[in-house]
Order: sequence, then structure tokens, then C-alpha cells
Amino acid sequence: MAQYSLEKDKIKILLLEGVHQSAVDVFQRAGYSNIEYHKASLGEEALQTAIKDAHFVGLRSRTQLTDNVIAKAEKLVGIGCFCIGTNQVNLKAAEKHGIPVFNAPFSNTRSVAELVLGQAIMLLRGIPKRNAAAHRGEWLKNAIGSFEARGKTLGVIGYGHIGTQLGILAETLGMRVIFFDIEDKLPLGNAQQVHTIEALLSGSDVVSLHVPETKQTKDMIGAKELAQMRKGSIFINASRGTVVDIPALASSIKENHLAGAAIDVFPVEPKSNNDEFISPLRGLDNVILTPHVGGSTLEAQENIGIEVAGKLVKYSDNGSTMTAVNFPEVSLAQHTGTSRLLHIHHNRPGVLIKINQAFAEQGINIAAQYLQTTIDIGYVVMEVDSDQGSKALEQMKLIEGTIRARLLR
Ligand SMILES: NC(=O)c1ccc[n+]([C@@H]2O[C@H](COP(=O)([O-])OP(=O)(O)OC[C@H]3O[C@@H](n4cnc5c(N)ncnc54)[C@H](O)[C@@H]3O)[C@@H](O)[C@H]2O)c1
Ligand SMILES: O=C(O)[C@H](O)COP(=O)(O)O
Repeated sequence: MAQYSLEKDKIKILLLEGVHQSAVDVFQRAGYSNIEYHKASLGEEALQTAIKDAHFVGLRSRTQLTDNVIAKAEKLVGIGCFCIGTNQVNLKAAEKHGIPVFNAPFSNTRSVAELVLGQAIMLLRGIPKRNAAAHRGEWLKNAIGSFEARGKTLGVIGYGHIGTQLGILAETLGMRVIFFDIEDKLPLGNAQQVHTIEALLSGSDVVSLHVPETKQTKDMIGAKELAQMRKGSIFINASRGTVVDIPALASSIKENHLAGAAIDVFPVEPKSNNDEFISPLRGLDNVILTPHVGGSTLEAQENIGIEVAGKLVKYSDNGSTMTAVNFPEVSLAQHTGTSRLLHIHHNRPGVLIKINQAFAEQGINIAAQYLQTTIDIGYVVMEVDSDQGSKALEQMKLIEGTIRARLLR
């Protein structure tokens, strides 16, 4: 599939799930005015219709970009996840179609860490159940099951951007921090890495999960793992809903093995704010339930809007793919005085040689050339004399193994 870059006002940008206005501002400042904006996510059928003529799509954690949806989005050249998680996008399918996927790996991490710390303090004091009781007209003034955070052990599972920040914040309260991660990680502050999940679960007063959704983390915490936690301890999950067996967690709370929990993410979440939230955890006074708002602060959303829209604009304007999660990364300055071509191909031997040969035969002068590959695809960026761009694109289209070719203006 070959594409000439369109006039910017012809490039359709589909924004879903109420991404922050800052994203719209970034696109508009860069000259992209054809923006279709939706406050909610779209179901598969509506999504297929809206995405059919879109060149870029921006979404958050709810919208499912399946293989099927991507295959039908014939004009799509870039995907922006305005969040951290990218599990809602079939990354392999996007790669196969030559579509880079970008996200915001840092912008909401502090928001999650702050929320979790607040929840830990509230749960250690038994506040959620006292709050629920007060709303029913009951008065639970006593110190039973009420503890300071100081001196308690926080166990972090997944010591990445969020887990590390949480650890540092917790230490400022005088908590001891241990963590479990599949990688060896540099402990920040006085944190200590433990090497089994059992050691973490049995050694912590508060356990907090900060792992991504992967095959390995699916149902990582079930009845067996909950039983390994200390009696009277606290469990927090603001990572992904697939990581925890929720019925097992509900049983552990009802049996008073755990003193409380805070859950922000669920295996099945309502599609919109108008749909009912269904969970076996509903009605348990010592469980804080939040509607996947760990990263939903105005600061985080504004920064995410600027960051991800900026990455999409850069890719559209000059082909730069830095920080793409499924694609060869190429960092490129703005080009002046030349035509820049982007060529995405199946990663087989000889593609670059064939492009160079074809250009040589046609007398096309190459001013600059960049190549990066993943196992499956190669990404070549070439600059040619500005009057030779269209001819060069025609030649690129003919190369065997081409997935996409694009000429930037
Ligand atoms: N609730 C929310 O609104 C919200 C907001 C932001 C992020 N998140 C979720 O939180 C997750 C973590 O975010 P982050 O920025 O800290 O990610 P990160 O990639 O920086 O850290 C994840 C850590 O988990 C570790 N890990 C991976 N698999 C593991 C396993 N099987 N066992 C133990 N450790 C494992 C990794 O090595 C890494 O250190 C995200 O993937 C996202 O799904 C949720
Ligand atoms: O992956 C993330 O960053 C979080 O889960 C937040 O997702 P959201 O943007 O849909 O709230």
C-alpha cells in the first residue's frame, strides 16, 4: 500500500474515551484540524465505522483494537494509547500492518502512587468500614484494627515506574519496603528485593500490585497466594483486573483473613459511565472500590494528552518513531530541502539493497538513509532530492515485501 502524505486538514484523527483537550490543542497547533472526538469508547461495530477512514486513532484503556478492527482500518498509519497500558491493542496485528503504537509510559505514574498510598493509610486505619457505618448512622469510635503506617511493611509486586515511586513515598511515612519483580531492579531508598512471591506475600502488612497485563501475570493472585498473605493484612490492586481472582479475594475478605482491600481495576469493567458495575466485592465495607481512576487526575491527563499527541504529530510530520512500543525506533530531526520517504517492509534479507539498486537505476540521489528493524518488520527512512520524491515513492512501491510506503511533504 503506497500513500502520499495528504494535506494536513485531510488527515483524520479519531480521538476516543475523552482524551484531554491538551491533545486536541497539540494537533490543532500542528495544523491537524480534521478531528473526530468521542467522550466514550466505541463498541466494535461503531469503532469499525469511525476508524474506517481515520489515519490516526487515540484511545485509553477501554477501547479494544483487535486484529479484526485493525485489519479493516485501511488508512490507519498510527495509534496513540493515551495511557500506560497497551494491552487493549493487538500490537502484533498493528506491527504486521506497519502501524506504530505509542503510549505515555510515565505521565500518570505519580497519580497512581499517590492514590495507592492514600488507600493504604485509610485501610490501615480501618476507615472504609467506619465511613460506611457512619453513612448508615452507626458510630464505630474505637481503635480496634486501626494502625499507623509507620513501621509497617509495604510489599510491592512489580517494581517499575509506579512501584518505585510508591516505595519512596511509603518510606517517607516510615514504612519498610520490600518488592518482588521478575527482573533484578535497583532498589531505591532502603527498599529490598525479595526473590519469591511467597516471601513478599508472607512478609508484608500491605501488598500492592504494579505489574502489566501479560500471560504471566494473568491470575497471578488467587486463593493460594491470598492465603500466603499475613492475617489482617491489606491488599491493593491498581494494575490490571486480569491479575487477581476477584471471587477468591472476596472470600478472603469475608473470612476475615485480609483486613481490607482497595481495587481500582477489574476483569470486566463497565463500557461507559452509564453501565452497571458488577462485582462480588460490592457491599463489602472494608473494600475501597474505585472505577479505574488510578491515573485519572487532571495533571496526568493533560500531560498525557500533550505527550501522546506530540508523538503522533512527530510521526506524521517527520517519521520519527521514538518510544513506539511495537515498532523499530528511529529518531529523526525535521527535514529541510529534501523529500523524506518512509518504507515499512517485511524483515527479509535484501530489501534495502533492492531499494538502493532501484534508486540508482532511476538516477535518484539518496541524501540520507536510516534503517531499524524488529524481528518481523523493517523501517527505512530515506531522504532524496526534493524534486525526486514522487519518482522515488513509485520505485519503493514496487519493492517486494513492502507493507507501506509514504512520502512526507
Ligand atoms: N489504575 C490505573 O489507572 C493505572 C494507571 C497506570 C498504570 N496502570 C497499570 O499499572 C501497570 C504498571 O505500570 P508501571 O508504569 O509501573 O509499569 P512498568 O513497566 O514501569 O513496571 C512494571 C514492572 O512489573 C514487572 N513485572 C512484569 N511482569 C512481572 C511478573 N510476572 N512478576 C513480577 N513483576 C513483573 C516489570 O519487570 C516492571 O518492573 C501498567 O502496566 C498498567 O497496566 C494502571
Ligand atoms: O494504563 C493506564 O495508564 C491506566 O490503566 C489508565 O487508563 P485510562 O486512561 O483508561 O484511565
